[in-house]
Amino acid sequence: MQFPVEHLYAVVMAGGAGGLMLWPYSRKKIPKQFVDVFGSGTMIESAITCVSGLVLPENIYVVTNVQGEMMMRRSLPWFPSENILVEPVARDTAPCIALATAYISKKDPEAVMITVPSDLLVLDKRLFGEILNTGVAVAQDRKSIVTIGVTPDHPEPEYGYIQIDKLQAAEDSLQESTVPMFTVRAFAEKPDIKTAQEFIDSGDFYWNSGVLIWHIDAIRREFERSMPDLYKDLQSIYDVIGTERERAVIEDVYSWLHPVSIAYGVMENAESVCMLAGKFGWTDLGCWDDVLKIDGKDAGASEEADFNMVQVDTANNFVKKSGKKAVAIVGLEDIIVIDTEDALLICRKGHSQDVKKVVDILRREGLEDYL
Ligand SMILES: Nc1nc2c(ncn2[C@@H]2O[C@H](COP(=O)(O)OP(=O)(O)O[C@H]3O[C@H](CO)[C@@H](O)[C@H](O)[C@@H]3O)[C@@H](O)[C@H]2O)c(=O)[nH]1
Repeated sequence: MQFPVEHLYAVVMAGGAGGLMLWPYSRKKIPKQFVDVFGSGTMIESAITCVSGLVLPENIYVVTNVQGEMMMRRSLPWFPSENILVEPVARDTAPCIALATAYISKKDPEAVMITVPSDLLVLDKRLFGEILNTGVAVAQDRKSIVTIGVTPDHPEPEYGYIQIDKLQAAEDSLQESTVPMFTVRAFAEKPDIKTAQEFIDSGDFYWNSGVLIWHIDAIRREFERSMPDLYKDLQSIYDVIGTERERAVIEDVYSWLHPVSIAYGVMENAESVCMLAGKFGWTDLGCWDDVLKIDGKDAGASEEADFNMVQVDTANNFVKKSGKKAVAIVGLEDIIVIDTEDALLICRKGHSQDVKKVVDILRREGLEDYL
């Protein structure tokens, strides 16, 4: 039976300060989710698009901060302002999901909620939609938490890992769906690189895409069990939604909350978690090397001029530039060049994760204008 669409909700988590590895595009004033890397829209727009085929526009929420709210209103004026939930300060993803849970459970006690990160980029939207639909059915029928796993292709210490229970895979697979489903045995958030390699070698770990699907009862149950203090705060907010005390209570609660991610706070202890898998072309665009995997228009192998960019005796370079400045590259290979009006990044391919060190140095040296 098709899940009734009026009870389906999506929450885009868009209040994180991460993403500085996409410097100089991402800045303190332009967090990653508001960066337009491909010239076809911001990441948050792409995350909203990933769910908008399934979820009614009035049921899509964005949780962000004051700066994010302003950027949403400016860059996505069509997005309903009452669906932007504003956090006074960032306290990581557990409080973000708790806040959304308070609002959505007040509006609809039968809701099933899909939470997605704002830096979600999916290449095969049709397959992703099929996986979400399956996840919604599972979350509704079994009242369990559904995660979406991605087959890892390298040991990535910046991701969470999901260990599946191979023995249960066959009996748990949904008969009516072609999407493979597994029972989750364990979660491991951001292991070191050696452990990540061991996970991959074992063959029963997937990357956590950061997408979660859960029935509102399941989220509340898990918060109450694993984060009882946050559950009480969620309840305090729930009680005042729609009253004149709403903003004051949220400010108050956030003043004492500690930052905790949903992975550490809930998922590592959660009961009854399933994982759906599929090759839907997932990336979180963590660094420029991720971008070039998708937008990898390698520039000129020998000599060429493209508008105001000239390459001589080059191969395999990735160049992104804005503005009118002419850029010339001579005799270089495997280089990433990111040119903006006030900052220029030149980096060897495969090293772009170290851009975070650049950002740290700029911060340490007080070069705030470039952050
Ligand atoms: N509203 C709000 N959103 C937040 C906050 N903190 C983070 N977010 C948003 O939540 C999403 C994920 O947060 P990150 O902090 O970027 O997490 P991560 O390090 O990328 O790790 C997560 O994603 C990986 C895949 O990209 C996962 O592999 C990993 O397990 C985890 O879920 C992003 O869209 C970010 O903007 C917050 O305090 N408030």
